[in-house]
Amino acid sequence: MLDVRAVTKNFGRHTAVQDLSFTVRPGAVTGFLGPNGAGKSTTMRIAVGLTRPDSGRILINGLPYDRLAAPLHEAGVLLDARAVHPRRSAYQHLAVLATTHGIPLRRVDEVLGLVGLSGVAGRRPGGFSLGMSQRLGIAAALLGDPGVVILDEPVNGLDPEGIRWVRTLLRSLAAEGRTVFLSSHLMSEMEMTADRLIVIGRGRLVADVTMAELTAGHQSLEDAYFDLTRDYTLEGESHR
Ligand SMILES: Nc1ncnc2c1ncn2[C@@H]1O[C@H](COP(=O)(O)OP(=O)(O)OP(=O)(O)O)[C@@H](O)[C@H]1O
Repeated sequence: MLDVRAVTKNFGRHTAVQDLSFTVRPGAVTGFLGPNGAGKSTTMRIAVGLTRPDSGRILINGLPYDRLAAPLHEAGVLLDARAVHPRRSAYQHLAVLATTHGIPLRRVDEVLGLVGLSGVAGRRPGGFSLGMSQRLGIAAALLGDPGVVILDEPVNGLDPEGIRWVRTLLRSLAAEGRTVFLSSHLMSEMEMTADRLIVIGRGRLVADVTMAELTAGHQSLEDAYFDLTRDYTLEGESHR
């Protein structure tokens, strides 16, 4: 369970997230939608203690991330797939994470197999394509077999086979009773993956609904999303 409680974050005079509250529940895939700059990444960074909110808090299974006894077991996170040590191999990157968190090294081989990177485990991720980096980031997120999975644009850069693989993976993680929370700008993909949606605009909650509720009366999630967020896009902003 991921509980966002009255979170506000300002960067100087700019408000990135404003009095935002919602709950992401286990056993479902919840999509996080919003136009560029809406505050999605900032919210996810606050959830894992990388950004400090000005007020409010985000709880993972009832506790702030920095108070979790086994953080990688409770929450797995993919925020920036390119943020890896340039001189470590993919295997070493995961092995360092595993050993510093008391996770057995056989789990490194398991997740490398799961994401399809076993054959390139000895290579440095600096030479990886964006899609390969995303797979490595997903491997790192799953390393601790976490109950909560938070992924910021996980299908960005993946090929069609990779996109389908992520969809199947996320659906099965949710079916196992895990909390799955992901952002994406790919509406057709989100429509096939998510059960619930949190939509934000300019840092505020716009909708907290099921997929069926949001798409009712619309041709597609894309249509429903455009209707809902028209006033929150950067283009909409420039016409105000
Ligand atoms: N470290 C920072 N310093 C200053 N401003 C920031 C910082 N991080 C984010 N912002 C600003 O906060 C707002 C929200 O950014 P954020 O990256 O959370 O949005 P987003 O919904 O993830 O956008 P996108 O879909 O483009 O990734 C933006 O206006 C952004 O410029």
